[in-house]
Amino acid sequence: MATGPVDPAGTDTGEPMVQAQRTFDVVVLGGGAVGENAADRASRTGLQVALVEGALVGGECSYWACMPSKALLRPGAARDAARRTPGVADPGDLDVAAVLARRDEITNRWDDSSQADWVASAGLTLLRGHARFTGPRALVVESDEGSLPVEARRAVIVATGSQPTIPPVEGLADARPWTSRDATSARHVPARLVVLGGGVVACELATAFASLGSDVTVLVRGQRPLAGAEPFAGEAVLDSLRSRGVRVVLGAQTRSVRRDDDGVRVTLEDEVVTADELLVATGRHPRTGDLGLETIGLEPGRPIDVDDALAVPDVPWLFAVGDVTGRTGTTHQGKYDARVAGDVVAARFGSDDAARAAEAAAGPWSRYRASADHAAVPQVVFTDPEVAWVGLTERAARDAGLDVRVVSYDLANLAGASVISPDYAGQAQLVLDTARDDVVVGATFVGPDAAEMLHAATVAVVGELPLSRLWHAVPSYPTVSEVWLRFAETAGL
Ligand SMILES: Cc1cc2nc3c(=O)[nH]c(=O)nc-3n(C[C@H](O)[C@H](O)[C@H](O)COP(=O)(O)OP(=O)(O)OC[C@H]3O[C@@H](n4cnc5c(N)ncnc54)[C@H](O)[C@@H]3O)c2cc1C
Ligand SMILES: NC(=O)c1ccc[n+]([C@@H]2O[C@H](COP(=O)([O-])OP(=O)(O)OC[C@H]3O[C@@H](n4cnc5c(N)ncnc54)[C@H](O)[C@@H]3O)[C@@H](O)[C@H]2O)c1
Repeated sequence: MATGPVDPAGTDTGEPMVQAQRTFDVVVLGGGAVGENAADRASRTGLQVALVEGALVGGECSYWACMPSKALLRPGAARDAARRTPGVADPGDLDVAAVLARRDEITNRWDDSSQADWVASAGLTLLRGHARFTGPRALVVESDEGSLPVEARRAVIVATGSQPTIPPVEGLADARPWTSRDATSARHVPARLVVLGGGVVACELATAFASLGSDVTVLVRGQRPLAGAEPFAGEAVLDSLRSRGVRVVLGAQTRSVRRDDDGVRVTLEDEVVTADELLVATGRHPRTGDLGLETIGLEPGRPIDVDDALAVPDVPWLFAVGDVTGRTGTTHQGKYDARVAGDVVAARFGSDDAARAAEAAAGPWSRYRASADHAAVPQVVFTDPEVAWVGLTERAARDAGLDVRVVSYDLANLAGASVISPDYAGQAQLVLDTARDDVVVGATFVGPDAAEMLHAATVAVVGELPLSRLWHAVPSYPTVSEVWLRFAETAGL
C-alpha cells in the first residue's frame, strides 16, 4: 500500500503533500484484469513490481462490464431455455429485485478488498491513486494521501483500459445518458430504454433489459447489428431481439437528444423516440488522455501502439496491454497479451539468464509473442441466441487475399440439438483456406450456449488444422459438437 504522507516542512498548507519517492523494478499502471495479470507474471523472476490503481482493483470487467452484464443476462437466458424445454413449467417473469441482488453479489458490491488481498498475496505492491508520467520511467501517483513520486528502475507496463465514446450528437452529453457503467450498475429497470449503437454492448444490454421488463428501442446506424460478425449472426440477433418485443430501428440517424420532464427525447430523421433512459453504446476509446504521455513523447488520447511482445517501438522500457492498446477489446485477449508482456518483462529485466536468452530468440507463437491477436481472437456475444466467433469472417478472409470456401450447417438438424429442444435454432459456419488443404481460419456459431462450443474452433484455428485432420476428432453423440462431423461431411469428406 502507499506509504503515509510526508510533510517535510511540518506545516499543513492545505496543498496535497509530497510523499517520499518509492522505487520499484516495474510499475504497472492500471489494476484491471489485464494489469493484474501482467504484474503477476512480471514478478516471477524476482523483480519488484508495483500495481497502481485509481479506482477498483479488478477494473471494468469485474465491476461494470463482463461480470455484472452476464449476471443481468443469465436469468433471462435460463428462463428462455426452460420455456424451450417441453415438460418444464414456465418460470414466468423474472424477479427483478433478485436479479439485481445477484448482480450485486457477483460484483462483490463494488468492494475490491478480496482483489487487493490477492495482489498482496502475489507479492505485488498496490499503490492507490491516479498515475501520470512525469518523464521516462518517472511517475507521480495522486491520491487523497497526497502526491507520491514513483520511479520504475526497469520497465513500465500501461494497462489503463478504455472509456465509453460519446458521439458528438447535439444535446446528447447534456441529456445525462447512461453509459454501460450506469446500465450494469443500475438500481432500477427503466420502463422505457433507448439504446444508441448496434455493437456488442448494445445487443447484450438490450437483451438483458428487455428480459427484465423494459420496453427497449435499439437505434442501429447500419443495416444489421453486430456488423463485425458474419451477416447471418447479426440477422439472427436482429430477429431474436424483435421476437422478444425489442424495437430495432435500422439505418438510424440520430439528429439530436433532449431530456425533459417526460424523459429523454431522441430525434431521428423521421421520428422522435422517447424513453426514460438513453444508453450510449457506441464504442470505447483508450484511456490515455490524462496519463502525462506528452512527457515521454507519446500523444495523449491515442491508443498505445505495441509490437507482438507488447513493447512500444523505440522505447525499450515501455509496454502496454489490454484495451489501452486498441489491439484487444476483451478481457480474455487482454489477459493473453498480459501474460506475454509480463513474461517478456520478467525475461528481459529479471535475473533468469535462460529466460533472457529464450526471449531474445523468440519468434511467433512462442510464449513471448502475442501471435494469436492476428489470427485467432475469440469473441462471444451473450445474446439469445448466443453468437461466438474466432479468426476471420468470410469477408475478412477474402479481403486479406485468402482463397477460401465456406461450409455452413443448420444446427437444428443435429440429434444433440433435438434433445435440447424441439425448437432449437442455430447455425454454424467454417471458413477454410483452400490453398492450405482446407485449414480452418475462421468459425462462427449462433445458437443456445454457442459460447461453450467456440473453444474447439479456437484450437483448430490456432493449430492451423485442416479439415482432413479434424475428421479424426470424433465428437460425442448426441451433442451439438457433432457439427464438426457434419462440417467435414458437408465439405465432401
Ligand atoms: C458492458 C461491457 C461488457 C463486457 N463484457 C465482456 C465479456 O463478457 N467478456 C470479455 O472478455 N470482455 C467484455 N468486455 C470488455 C472488457 O471489459 C475489457 O476488454 C476489459 O475490461 C479490459 O481490461 P483492461 O484491464 O485493459 O481495462 P480496465 O478493465 O478498464 O482496467 C483499467 C484499470 O486502470 C485504472 N486506471 C486507468 N487510468 C489510471 C491511472 N491513470 N492511474 C491509475 N489507474 C488507472 C482504471 O481505474 C481501471 O481499473 C465488456 C465491456 C463492456 C463495456
Ligand atoms: N461479450 C463480450 O466480450 C463483450 C461485451 C460487451 C463489450 N465488449 C467489448 O467492449 C467494447 C465496446 O463495445 P461496444 O458495443 O460499445 O462497441 P462496438 O465497437 O462493438 O460497437 C459500437 C456500435 O456503435 C455504433 N456507433 C458508433 N458510433 C455511432 C454513432 N455516432 N451513432 C450511432 N451508432 C454509432 C457502431 O456502428 C457499432 O454498432 C468492444 O471492444 C467489445 O468487444 C465485449
